[in-house]
Amino acid sequence: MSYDVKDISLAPEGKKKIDWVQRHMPVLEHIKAEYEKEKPFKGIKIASCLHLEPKTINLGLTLLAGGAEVAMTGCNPLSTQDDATAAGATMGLNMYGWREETTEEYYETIHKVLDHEPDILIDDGADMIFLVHKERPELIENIMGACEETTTGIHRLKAMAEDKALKFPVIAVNDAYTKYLFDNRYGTGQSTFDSIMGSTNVLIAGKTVVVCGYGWCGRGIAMRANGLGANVIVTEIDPIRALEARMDGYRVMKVAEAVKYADLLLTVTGDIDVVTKEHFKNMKDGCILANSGHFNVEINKGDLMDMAVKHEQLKPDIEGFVMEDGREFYLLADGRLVNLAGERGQGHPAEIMDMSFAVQALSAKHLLGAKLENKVYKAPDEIDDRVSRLKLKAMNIEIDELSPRQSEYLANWEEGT
Ligand SMILES: NC(=O)c1ccc[n+]([C@@H]2O[C@H](COP(=O)([O-])OP(=O)(O)OC[C@H]3O[C@@H](n4cnc5c(N)ncnc54)[C@H](O)[C@@H]3O)[C@@H](O)[C@H]2O)c1
Ligand SMILES: N[C@@H](CCSC[C@H]1O[C@@H](n2cnc3c(=O)[nH]cnc32)[C@H](O)[C@@H]1O)C(=O)O
Repeated sequence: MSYDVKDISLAPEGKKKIDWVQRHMPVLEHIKAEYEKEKPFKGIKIASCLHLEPKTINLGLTLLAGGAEVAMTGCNPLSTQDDATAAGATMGLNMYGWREETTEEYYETIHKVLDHEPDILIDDGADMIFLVHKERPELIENIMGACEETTTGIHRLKAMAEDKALKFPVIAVNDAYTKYLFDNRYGTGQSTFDSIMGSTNVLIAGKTVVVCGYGWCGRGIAMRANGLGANVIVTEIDPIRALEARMDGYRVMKVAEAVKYADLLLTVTGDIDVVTKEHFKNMKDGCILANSGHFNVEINKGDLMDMAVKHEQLKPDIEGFVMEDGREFYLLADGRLVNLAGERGQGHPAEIMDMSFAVQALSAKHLLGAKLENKVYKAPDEIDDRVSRLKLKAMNIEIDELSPRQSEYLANWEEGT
């Protein structure tokens, strides 16, 4: 086994965290037990580039139980939990990465997992897939395909496929219902506030929370902000989503107007320059800024730096920017996704990643036999069906089945009033 982690002596602490999340990941545990018997990945090498924390290590252990050689690295320089990687390295996983990597180190560790010459890639944000295409094209011939975890990664890969630049098939794990309806919505909703409240220790009730982007993540964040007693304002560029936000009960306006009221402003668009100089000019004094979208480009930190007469590191992940007129804004976690890169960011709850990673484990197996073109495919419906049924079973929830009469009725176009 090969590893390059911060401190291998942290393994016992990491092992306890892994044991804990395993108790809350029944679907993945079920698949792990099945893979243990079937060994579908015997002789297969899998490289992953995912947030390295206990739940992700549990995905690695599931693939390992299935007979794979597994090499793992992180998909964000700030989200790795060093005790979890140490534990993973002692449990049979090739492990590379540590918290607070430089950009150079981040790409070096991706190269290290690629040195294992993988057959299957599991990526989050598509950095590893791009690196293979740009710098390690000799590996492409051996690669059966990849699974991509997140919305922005899929947008980028679809653009690549359209340009005929994608050289192996990709399964869009994010687009499975059992992923985005739960992970992006309830996962991001909870973990974003978990991290912000943990590091700032401020009250949410009574505050005005501005949510930029009313996609699946934005909906989850707005819902939780509302539940915590905040006044929620949504900003959008899509008229349908803006209408939905309005009818869900929130105020909707341009971001240039919303910043005047924001006590806490959260971006979840996957876009660039959502909040920039023109917005900081009118922003409410004391506004806390955080991002839960893909990259640290949604809130333009460069503009904040340019405008600030004073920049102070107030806490490990809270930076203060004092404007000429005395107003001060606070940026969390360097504008990187706060639910994972924040000082207190633990990522999504285990019960949520249980489903996302079950889809990953089943999609990786799907790549084994499937004859696919170099395109982006939605995860097969059977995977969604299986994961949702296993989850309901684990939650002791039973649902009804269609009777033959009902099936016939629903399929019949002739029967009317
Ligand atoms: N933090 C996490 O753990 C986590 C989890 C899942 C997804 N993500 C990431 O979060 C981002 C959002 O994911 P999603 O699944 O909600 O995507 P989505 O496509 O469902 O939603 C994004 C929304 O942002 C809107 N938007 C785009 N540009 C905008 C702008 N300039 N101003 C206002 N609104 C704008 C779009 O119209 C869309 O409604 C992606 O980058 C995704 O990769 C993060
Ligand atoms: N490389 C990008 C990745 C985007 S992260 C967004 C993805 O993180 C995933 N995620 C959220 N919480 C966790 C977690 O606790 N463990 C592993 N992955 C997580 C989630 O499925 C989502 O699609 C970046 O760092 O900006």
